[in-house]
Amino acid sequence: MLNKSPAVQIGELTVVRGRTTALNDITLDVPAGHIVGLIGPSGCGKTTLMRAIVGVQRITSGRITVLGEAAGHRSLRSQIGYVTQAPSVYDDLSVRDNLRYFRRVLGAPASDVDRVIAQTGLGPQADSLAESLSGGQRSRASLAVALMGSPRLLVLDEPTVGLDPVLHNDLWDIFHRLRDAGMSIIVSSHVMDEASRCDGLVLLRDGRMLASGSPAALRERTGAASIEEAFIDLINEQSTGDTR
Ligand SMILES: Nc1ncnc2c1ncn2[C@@H]1O[C@H](COP(=O)(O)OP(=O)(O)OP(=O)(O)O)[C@@H](O)[C@H]1O
Repeated sequence: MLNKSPAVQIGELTVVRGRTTALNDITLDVPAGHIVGLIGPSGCGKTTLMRAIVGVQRITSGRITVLGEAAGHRSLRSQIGYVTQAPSVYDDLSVRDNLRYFRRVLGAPASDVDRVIAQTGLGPQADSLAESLSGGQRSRASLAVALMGSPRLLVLDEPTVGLDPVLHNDLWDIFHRLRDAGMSIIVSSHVMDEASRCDGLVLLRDGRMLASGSPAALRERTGAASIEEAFIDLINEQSTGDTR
């Protein structure tokens, strides 16, 4: 683990979108084989940071290296699985037919269809139309598409939004299994209780990185009992610093 180079290295990244500085001077490493959570309120820049890592966001300045290549390099296309907040499966196709379609588009092996169905526990729904899936099953179907071709890095934009606690748990079990199999995962959330399930956290606010580190280290640094409290302490720390 110690000799592994980081999955993602970001240096002094700034992204201006319209009149907003969506990301302001972000520097961070995402260790390989970890789940790193991007945590912060709506509009803090989580999606913009994920888009920049995936290589679909024009950046204003700074550097992003993903799996040893500059973000957006064509060799990365097959190595990154990206799940956006928008639905990514066709309602009028079954789960299996969706996966057959995407595996052709992505040039993945035919055996990937069964593999990703098993990895996401979608066996019982494999022949159901996507339109009949529940919210949790739909999230797993989007994840299944992203797992086609065995990517080394998964980028998941708020994958658990709207899911009840049981489905939420199921999805996190899948993320942990994928991580244990060696995958690097970046996952965004504005729900603090997800934070404790991550190996590393990046706390964002108004496009700035407030802090990063393991959940335990962040709690320790602030002396807070929960990540939510630590986040509030860090915001207060920053505000005090700003007015000094
Ligand atoms: N297409 C766009 N044009 C201009 N500004 C944008 C655009 N998309 C996002 N922004 C702005 O960039 C900032 C960061 O947005 P971003 O979508 O990255 O936040 P987020 O943390 O992912 O929010 P959410 O949790 O609501 O998805 C916000 O102030 C937003 O208004």
